[in-house]
Amino acid sequence: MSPEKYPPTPILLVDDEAAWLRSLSLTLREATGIDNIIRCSDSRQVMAILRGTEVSLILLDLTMPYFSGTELLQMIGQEYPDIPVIVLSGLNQVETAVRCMQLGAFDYYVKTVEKERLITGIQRAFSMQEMRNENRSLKARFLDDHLAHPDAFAEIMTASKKMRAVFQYCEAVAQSSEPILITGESGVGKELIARAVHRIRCPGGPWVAVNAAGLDDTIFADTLFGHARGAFTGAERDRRGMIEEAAGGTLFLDEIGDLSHVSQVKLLRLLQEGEFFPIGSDTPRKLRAKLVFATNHDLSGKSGSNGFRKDLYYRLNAHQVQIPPLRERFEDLPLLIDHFLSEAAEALGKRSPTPPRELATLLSIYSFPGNIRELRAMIYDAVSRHRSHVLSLDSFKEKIGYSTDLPSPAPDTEIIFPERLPTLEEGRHRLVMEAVRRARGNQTLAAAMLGITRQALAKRLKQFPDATPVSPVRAAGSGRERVLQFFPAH
Ligand SMILES: Nc1ncnc2c1ncn2[C@@H]1O[C@H](COP(=O)(O)OP(=O)(O)OP(=O)(O)O)[C@@H](O)[C@H]1O
Repeated sequence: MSPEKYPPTPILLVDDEAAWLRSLSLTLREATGIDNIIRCSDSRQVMAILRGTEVSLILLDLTMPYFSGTELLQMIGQEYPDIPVIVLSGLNQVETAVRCMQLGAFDYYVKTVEKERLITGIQRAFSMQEMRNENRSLKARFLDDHLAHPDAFAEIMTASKKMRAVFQYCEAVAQSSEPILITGESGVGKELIARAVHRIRCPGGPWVAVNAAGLDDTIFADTLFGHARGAFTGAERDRRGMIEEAAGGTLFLDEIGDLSHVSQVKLLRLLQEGEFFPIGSDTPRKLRAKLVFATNHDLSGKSGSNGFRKDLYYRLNAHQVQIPPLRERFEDLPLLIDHFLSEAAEALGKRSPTPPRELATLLSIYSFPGNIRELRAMIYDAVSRHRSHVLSLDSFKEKIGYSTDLPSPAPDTEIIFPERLPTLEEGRHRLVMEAVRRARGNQTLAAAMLGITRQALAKRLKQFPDATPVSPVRAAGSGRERVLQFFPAH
């Protein structure tokens, strides 16, 4: 596959001196890898070019025959106000610079400026442009609640509004040249989201995934950057690193929070310079892959002497996609249960069993520290054990530590009472309502939690037709530890 051009939308250089245009193109190519350039030495052509081609940035000379730079700046500002224009002038005059900025120029440089400053200005214009596009795209998506690439998310089962917002954000940032950082607890589906971003951004390109956990510095560098023949004992031939393997596609770097300091520095350099050296080679290679990172650590919290470098964190964090844990989107349970039941039945060569009606409700009292991966494993286990037509709840109850033999809180469970103790009747009322709330209205399950029959629960509920708000219950740590609070009703 031919390497993609950078930036994907060309930049337009306008100057009446063809020699200057050539030398500027060369500088840009060498210093930044920008090779998607349109050169224009006739100021009369500029508006026609803009009508026919989308451009990401214009570098504009001021003194030209036919139309001057300031005239063009006004015309561009009127017709294409979103395209940033950087003025490059031979004149070092404050008034001219001020006039250009008033006319909407993004920046102003004299032609003798050091190339580093010009390049920083260009990069700022790109970032600004990306932010604008992202903003616009997010607004449009949130307003019409529409997904432009629903197929990209096909393998992710969800009915959750929070996940829908995650999908929309992914669509908005997928085309950005900045890296994407996906965060969330272990097993929430970070890799699935990374693949979806890849399908949106470079569907035909390679997908290369590297798990950074446990890689020492040398193996990390060798894996990512590759090596030249003779770089170390045993390096008998050149070997391309994963960054090159992913050119034109996506490099997914998982467990990024586990990187050592030395590896973090190498990664930072790659992000800052957009190029790297294979071990033992002094020829730089361009980074031509989209970078997507994932971690289940809070990298901002890890920043500091023993944790994650702040500068790297800010580079990675340009677009952060935070995936909510399963316990914050239990509305996904029915879909996920069905999905994994069919998947498990197929993998194990069995008929897909019917899930009991109470399964989703039962599971929604558990906090799922291992998230969807844990749910998947539970269902695989239950399917492998099951014999009859309807799946038994027993293996699930065992896994989540739910037992009808122990309906009351464990002896070490702390119960916080208000200053005025609830009466026995009030306390009973609260417990009943809390069980119904946790069981999401499923009376069989609520009755089992309370250690009474369904009929007894129904009778009690009839006594409390005007249900008062249920007492808040904090789940602490795993699904089993709980702190019950009896607050006054009002
Ligand atoms: N919404 C979903 N629909 C279907 N399967 C899912 C969903 N979310 C996660 N899974 C499945 O759950 C498992 C864990 O997902 P994944 O590996 O993407 O999680 P992760 O967040 O990257 O985990 P880790 O942090 O441990 O690397 C995989 O088998 C994945 O296919």
